Amino acid sequence: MTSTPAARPYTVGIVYPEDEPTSTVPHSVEILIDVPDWVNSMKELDMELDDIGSLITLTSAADPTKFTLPIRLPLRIDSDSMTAKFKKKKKSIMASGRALTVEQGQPMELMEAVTAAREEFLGIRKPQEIIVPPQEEPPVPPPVTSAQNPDAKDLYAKYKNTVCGHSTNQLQLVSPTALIEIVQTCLDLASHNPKGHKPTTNMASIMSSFYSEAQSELCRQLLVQAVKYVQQTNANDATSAVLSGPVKEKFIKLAEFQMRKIEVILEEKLERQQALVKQGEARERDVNFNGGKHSEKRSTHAHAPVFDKNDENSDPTLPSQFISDDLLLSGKTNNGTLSAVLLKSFKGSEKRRMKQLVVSRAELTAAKLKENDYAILDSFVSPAKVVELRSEIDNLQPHFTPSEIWVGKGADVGAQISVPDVRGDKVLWMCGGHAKVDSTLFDSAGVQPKARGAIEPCEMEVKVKVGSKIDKGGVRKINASVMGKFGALKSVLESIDKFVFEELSKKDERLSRITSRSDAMLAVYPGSGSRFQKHVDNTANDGRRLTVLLYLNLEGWTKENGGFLRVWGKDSSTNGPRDVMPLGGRIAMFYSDKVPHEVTAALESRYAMTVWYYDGLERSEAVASANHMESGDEKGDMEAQADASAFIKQTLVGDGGFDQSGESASAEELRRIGDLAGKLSEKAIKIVAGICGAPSEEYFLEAARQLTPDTLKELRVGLAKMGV
Ligand SMILES: O=C(O)CCC(=O)C(=O)O
Ligand SMILES: [Fe+2]
Repeated sequence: MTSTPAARPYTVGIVYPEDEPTSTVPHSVEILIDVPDWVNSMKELDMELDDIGSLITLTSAADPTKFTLPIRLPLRIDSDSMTAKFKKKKKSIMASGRALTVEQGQPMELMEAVTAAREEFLGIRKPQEIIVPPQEEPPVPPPVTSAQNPDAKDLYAKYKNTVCGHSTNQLQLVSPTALIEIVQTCLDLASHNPKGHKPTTNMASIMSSFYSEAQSELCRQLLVQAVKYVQQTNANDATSAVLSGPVKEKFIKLAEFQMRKIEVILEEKLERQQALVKQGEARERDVNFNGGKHSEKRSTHAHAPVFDKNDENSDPTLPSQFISDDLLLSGKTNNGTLSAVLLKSFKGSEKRRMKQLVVSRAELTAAKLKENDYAILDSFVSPAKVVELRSEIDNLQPHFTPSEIWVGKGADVGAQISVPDVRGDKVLWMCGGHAKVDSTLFDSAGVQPKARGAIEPCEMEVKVKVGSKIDKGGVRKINASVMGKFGALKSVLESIDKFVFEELSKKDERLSRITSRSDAMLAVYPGSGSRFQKHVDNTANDGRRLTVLLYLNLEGWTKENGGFLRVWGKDSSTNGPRDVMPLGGRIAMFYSDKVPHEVTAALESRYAMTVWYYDGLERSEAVASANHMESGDEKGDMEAQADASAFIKQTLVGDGGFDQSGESASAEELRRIGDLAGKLSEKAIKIVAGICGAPSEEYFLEAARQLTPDTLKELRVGLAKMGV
């Protein structure tokens, strides 16, 4: 056998999808091998290919938690030497699917190359977060005129190219200061009417959608000026041609909406400040369950709510007061369910009729939301669609995992653990199907599906488990047809997105800055009394503004099955909370940052899909602050939280094989707990001590070292009271 050459021409590199220049998610790795340069015999090539095959198997299949991604291996082989055997071998070794793409890189040894690509991949696979630099607001500049500001034209031209013509949602990503400049310049140019610079429809919507919290007064003034300017324009004058008739009306409507929006935002800011003061006081008073930005740091699937343990209404035995018929809206139409109508394209007069129908249902929904902070919309999808959705979810069943909540004293002292008594559902996140590209930036702890618009489980491990096969070459391959296409989920999500983005967000000021949505959370409460205690979804300004739930229970759900959504809307101060049955096809929606709700004990398996819609500004700020926290010292905090969670899980709530009652804890067991506590970092000790209610870190450590069966029992009883 001839010896193989020292340096083999392997080329490995990474390329990001071309159509998404901002994406940091690569989609495949290619390893290119210039075969004819160094392969001297068929046998040698065979051996080489086998080596590569085993390497890929090793890295991809043997340890799925490390590197589960299949690698594409296009072998660059001269067509002359491409014998049938080569072709067969090549076919058997090629695995398609998501991994990393390649560009020409420096030649390196295959092992090194794969390792480097793998490391890069693992690094990149961390939850994606966009970096929005903290925006410093300069002092309010006095309005300028084009005479004073000779750069106004340039500025307009610059922004015209970057901003105009895009959806106004993108404006959320432009700094408020820049937006103010745009509006000022546009107004200025418009009022001077220089040739070729007129406020177009796009400019009209820009003017009416911009906002800067720090400069809200200036925004309001500019809007007033803009409305005045538009009102003065005359249909006969050339400048106003673009602003005549319906465009003019639309602009005025939008601007007025925006002015109202600014008022709402200012009111909310005030409310938030007051709530923060209250929260601070409450934190002083007692140990509490708390939501925080911590889940944000680990995964953008933020879902750690605040619990109010002292609230009497959280009593699961509270008698049901069902939602009255006048609060229920219907999604049924002569042309099928609202979901179907939203997705179908109609023609001519029918198109207008259907549009009107959708608009009027959206108006009713928005009115209920405004009135009570929640709205219930029945038959959004048909019973047949529910059956279809359930069958798509069926083969994912084994991969649902117990949900976790944030437990602790406050946003800084606590840990994320599963506490079935507080929250008993199991969840599975589905990525993809986003109508808006920025959703993929804002969300997804996992990797978005390769095909645009497709839906897949977010976790690579789940994808591998439900959708992969080992092919003849020993390569694990994710196969969409094995995994299922999730077509019903995709279409239903699309219709909900349409309803929220295109209709509701235009009819309710509190939803007007909705720019993206979370991935979809599938949840099952497995019966036997599982529930989710009273909570508010977004208490940490994580950006979630609207919670939309679609219930996926088959026909025949009865009151006896329990599992009601109990909502405390605005009307609850007089009527108490309302109970909503989780009927298949029904949608329940409420403001994520306002409405306390719970799931009462479910005695049968209870299914739902939840999506959260983000307020663009609040979400950008949350993501920016999560990124900020990720760095330096804060990274240590995350590790400490993970260690603290692990310690509590292992020793106190029973994942570590310890006797849970504490009654019969052996000396050996007590010593092990003491040892484990002793190994915790200072930060982790602080967290655990906080959760256990120890007066100080030293006290906790000392107590842990001198644990007796009685003190251990006491500790566990204490934690049990907190629901742990
Ligand atoms: O399933 C429901 O009705 C509500 C679930 C819930 O509150 C949540 O997941 O935050
Ligand atoms: Fe919730």
